Formats: sequence, structure tokens, C-alpha cells
Amino acid sequence: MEQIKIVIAGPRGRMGKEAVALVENTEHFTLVGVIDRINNGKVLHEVEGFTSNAPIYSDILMCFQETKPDVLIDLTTPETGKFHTEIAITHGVRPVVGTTGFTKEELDRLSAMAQERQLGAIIAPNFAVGAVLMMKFSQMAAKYFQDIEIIELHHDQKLDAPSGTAVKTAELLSTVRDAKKQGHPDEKETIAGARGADYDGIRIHSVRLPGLIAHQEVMFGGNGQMLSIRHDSFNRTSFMSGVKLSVETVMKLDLLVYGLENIIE
Ligand SMILES: NC(=O)C1=CN([C@@H]2O[C@H](COP(=O)(O)OP(=O)(O)OC[C@H]3O[C@@H](n4cnc5c(N)ncnc54)[C@H](OP(=O)(O)O)[C@@H]3O)[C@@H](O)[C@H]2O)C=CC1
Ligand SMILES: O=C(O)C1=N[C@H](C(=O)O)C[C@H](O)C1
Repeated sequence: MEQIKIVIAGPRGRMGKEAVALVENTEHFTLVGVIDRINNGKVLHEVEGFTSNAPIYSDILMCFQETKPDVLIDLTTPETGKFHTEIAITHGVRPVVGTTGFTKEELDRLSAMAQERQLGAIIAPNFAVGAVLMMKFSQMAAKYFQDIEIIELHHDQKLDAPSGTAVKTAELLSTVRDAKKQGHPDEKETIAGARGADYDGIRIHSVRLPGLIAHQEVMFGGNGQMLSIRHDSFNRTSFMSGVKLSVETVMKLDLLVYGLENIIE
């Protein structure tokens, strides 16, 4: 199998560490460099917890020039992730982005940039196969149940709310459900935010607590019945088979794909 040369941005992060281990343990993947805002000029094994010989760069352009990667895996923050994805597309490096918090306008712009260059790119709000199925099953259910509340629950170090997964879920549900205001027409919040965020009338509630990893429940209410579809990630290894699939798939694409549901059969 042809070797895929990979750069990881955010290697010291919770997801970045897992991604480094994935790339190091996959025969046809080579970690040619990492992007880290500290440790510039060092080799990764000089940083505690790593054994890799990959060089560390704080400058993404220098990293690309010297390591000539095929793929950038970005697991950073919303602002940095957007910047890295733009630079990658501009320089012909295929981005696989797990970073969340991009707006629809930003996604559209990145998609147009990839299309213009006919370059493969994947932005996946959730790499866990079970989470993708939870979204697909919810989309099936939304045809029959129009009253929906999404409860997403995450660790308390998360920067963006609602989660990328919750936004993606609401987008998928809206493809099969007409916009509808839920709850009583005259309902009033006595404390702002009590009814959660509003996406075409679907309510999204974000829970942040230490001890959690990544969880989501989609609740559908009907006459005399309720359907609940839930996914839990209990560790971050749960995301890695999706990262591996995305790296392999992005090499064959010539446009930007947003969401793993578009590449999982
Ligand atoms: N798609 C998916 O399946 C999943 C997506 N995520 C998303 O992935 C992202 C990362 O999550 P997580 O690993 O938990 O977050 P962490 O905070 O643990 O890691 C983020 C890393 O990004 C680094 N970073 C921040 N700014 C820069 C910069 N300017 N240049 C280089 N590196 C930078 C941080 O470094 P420093 O220590 O210096 O701040 C840190 O190491 C989030 O957006 C999260 O929502 C998370 C889980 C699954
Ligand atoms: O920040 C996280 O942890 C996660 N972020 C992603 C999101 O925003 O949906 C994916 C997963 O839920 C974990």
C-alpha cells in the first residue's frame, strides 16, 4: 500500500495524542511532522509521552515546505483549525479536520476553495462510527417525529457550544423535517437559555461537566410515546477508526466532504 505522509496539528492535545499513536501504529502512514506552538525545532520524542522522531514546527508553512505532507490532520481550536485548513488547501495538502466550531459560512468558503483546486478535504464533526450512526438513525426518525430535543454532554474543557456533532445532527434532521416551533406557542423563558439553542425550532442543550468525554441523546416526542437515540464515547480511541478512514479516503477525493456520514456506506 502506498505510504501517506501526514502532519498532525495539536499533537499534545487530548485528540492529538491519540492521532499520533494511530499514525505511528499504522503501517502505511508516516508521521513526517507535527505543528505545535511550543517546542518548535525539537523532535517529538523530546516531549514527554512521545517516542516519535517527527520534527516539531510552530510555523505551518515551514512545516509544509520541509516535510511535503500529503495530509494534514487538524485537532486544535476553532480559530487555529480554520487557519490551518485554509493554508493546507492553498498549498495542496489534503486536510482531515476534526476540529469543531466552524460556521456554515466558513465551511462553504473552505469547500469552494477545495473545489477550485480540485483537492480532497474532509471536515468531520465526529469521527466515531457509532456517533455517525446515531445521527443517521435520528435523521430516519425525524421523518416520523417532528418534535425533537438534542442533549449533548461533554467534558468541561470544551471550547465550542453547541458541539459540532449537535449542529451536524440538527442540519441532518432539518433535511427531512420542516421548520417548526416546538413547545407552547406562548412559552417564556424566566431564565435566559432555559429552552436551549434553537435550530429551525429543534432545541439543543449543551451540558458541560468534568468526568464526561462525548455523549449525545436525541429525544423524539410523539403522541403517547417517546423515542430516544443515544451515543456515548467513553474514550478518545473511539474516534480513531474514523480518522484512519478519513486519511485513506481524502487521498481519493477531489472536493471537500463535511461529515463522515457521506463516506461511510
Ligand atoms: N471530530 C471528532 O471526532 C472530534 C473532534 N474534537 C475536536 O477536536 C478539537 C481538539 O479537541 P481536544 O483534543 O479535546 O482539545 P485539546 O485542548 O486537548 O487540544 C487542542 C490542542 O491544540 C493546540 N493548539 C491550540 N492553538 C494552537 C495553535 N495556534 N497552533 C498549534 N496548536 C495549537 C493546543 O496546544 P496548547 O496546549 O499549546 O494550547 C492543544 O494541544 C476540538 O475542536 C474538539 O471539538 C474532539 C474530539 C473528537
Ligand atoms: O470536544 C470534544 O471532545 C468533541 N468534539 C466534537 C464535537 O464538537 O462534536 C466531537 C465529540 O463530540 C467530542
